[in-house]
Amino acid sequence: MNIVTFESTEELNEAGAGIVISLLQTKPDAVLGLATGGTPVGVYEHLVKAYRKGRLSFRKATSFNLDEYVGLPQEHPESYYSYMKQHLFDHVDLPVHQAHIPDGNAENPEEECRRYEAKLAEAKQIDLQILGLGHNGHIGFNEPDHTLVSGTHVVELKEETRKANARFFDSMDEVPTHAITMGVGMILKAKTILLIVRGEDKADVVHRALTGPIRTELPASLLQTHPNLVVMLDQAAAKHFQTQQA
Ligand SMILES: O=P(O)(O)OC[C@H]1O[C@](O)(CO)[C@@H](O)[C@@H]1O
Repeated sequence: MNIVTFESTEELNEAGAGIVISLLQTKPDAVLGLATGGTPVGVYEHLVKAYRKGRLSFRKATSFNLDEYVGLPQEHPESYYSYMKQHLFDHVDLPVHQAHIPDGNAENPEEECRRYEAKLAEAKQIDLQILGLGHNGHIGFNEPDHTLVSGTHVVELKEETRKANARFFDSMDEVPTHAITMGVGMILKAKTILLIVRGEDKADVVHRALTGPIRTELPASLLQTHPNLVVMLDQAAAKHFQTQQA
């Protein structure tokens, strides 16, 4: 595990984007695992800037998003479909049919999970999985539980996750109760995982996840088993670590 701390969010975002840029420069047809939420927004901003400068192309790449809310219309500004268009897809040359997001409005969500899983199986392995971290230790929407699911599945969101994400909605009632998420199996199968964590409010959970016991009640702790995990923290999130400074 390689943990790096950054003095500023700007440097962290630039370094995060740098990993994607290097990958696409050396492997233009790479498979990217993409995350949403507040954490990776700045990384996507840097990627768009780099794309505009001609430093990278997504033309041959494929992407898979980690998750999507169930029942939130695609055109809702807080759907992860809208998020990805707003922050990345509308600004780069990734062909639409090469960008995959679970369909949270599928008539049969269970069937949609199987369809998504089949698409992931076709791609075989994600080259670089970008991950944020939930306050309760979730990765994707794999919530703390007695057991975790390996494949893509429908999950009931924990109250604390809905509360945390309510900041993006007008009211708590609008926050969906369920989501479709990639399972921990595919996440852990990625060649490289880039975990990005910012803010003092996540200092404790990221420290427990990466140094404490591996428990399904703290899904991010499973990342300790990954052979190629890069962790990027800002100083606030790194509070409990003694880390290598970027
Ligand atoms: O980056 P945020 O907004 O704190 O969210 C944490 C994580 O929870 C999710 O919203 C759920 O997948 C992720 O997108 C994100 O990585």
